[in-house]
Amino acid sequence: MITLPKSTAETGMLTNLSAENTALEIKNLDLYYGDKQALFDVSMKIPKGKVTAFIGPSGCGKSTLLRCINRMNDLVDICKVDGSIELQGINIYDKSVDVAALRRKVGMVFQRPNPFPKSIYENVVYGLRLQGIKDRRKLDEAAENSLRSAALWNEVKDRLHDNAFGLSGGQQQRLVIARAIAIDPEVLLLDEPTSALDPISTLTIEELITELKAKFTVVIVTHNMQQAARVSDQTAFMYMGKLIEYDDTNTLFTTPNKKQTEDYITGRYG
Ligand SMILES: Nc1ncnc2c1ncn2[C@@H]1O[C@H](COP(=O)(O)OP(=O)(O)OP(=O)(O)O)[C@@H](O)[C@H]1O
Repeated sequence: MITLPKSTAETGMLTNLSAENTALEIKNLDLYYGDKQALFDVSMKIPKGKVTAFIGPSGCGKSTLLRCINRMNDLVDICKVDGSIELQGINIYDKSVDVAALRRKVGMVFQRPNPFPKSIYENVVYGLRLQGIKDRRKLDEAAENSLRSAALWNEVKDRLHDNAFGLSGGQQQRLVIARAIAIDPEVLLLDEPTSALDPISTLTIEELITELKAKFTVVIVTHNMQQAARVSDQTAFMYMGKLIEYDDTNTLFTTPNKKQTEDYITGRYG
């Protein structure tokens, strides 16, 4: 368990995080969709083994920033990125970086569960099969471990070979999380992972997120401030493409440094 130095909480931007405790360092990131700038000079350090939440009003750039972390924005032709994001000391935007390898280290789960039209088992071992793993015992072990870590094993262990589409929305989302963690990433990006789910499934996923940080660094985008307060250790508040404030979740929600943050968390806008 990492204990953040007290001074980091006082700066309001967590700048004092040591290299050893930093999973990702975003430096002076600007992003443009064509002529329109969507991120402005974002710099932040994301701690290892913690849950970091991005919050802010619709269109402020939360998902855009999240998608930069595994270069999903590369898929948008008009998108251009300046600045850097370091993962394990390497700038993921460096020309030499293999994007497929990066995405194995930085897994992503989207708003709507997107299982493949395959069995539950084949969904979970999909990434391992892509890596060429054929040993049945290894695949079985990985499937069980990942489904256990995603809090789904008990519900599906007797129907692993049924089609994944037969699962409920909440179960499908946990299956997608199992698929993402089966290949043992460093970082797990969650883009509004519960916004399509009912309250009970949401609670199950929130409990799961809290457990996942024992093994992974988790970054979550959420519209829901209560959810950020419940699941995250650090929260970043964004507004109009800028990182306004980034601090321990408790501090940000109880004694924010900036008026804009205070106005947002007290519901004055957004
Ligand atoms: N593919 C794209 N092409 C052009 N503009 C885009 C694209 N994706 C996002 N944008 C614009 O970038 C800005 C930030 O969008 P983004 O989706 O990152 O915000 P957000 O904070 O995640 O919003 P929401 O909470 O509504 O999902 C918005 O003005 C949006 O219209």
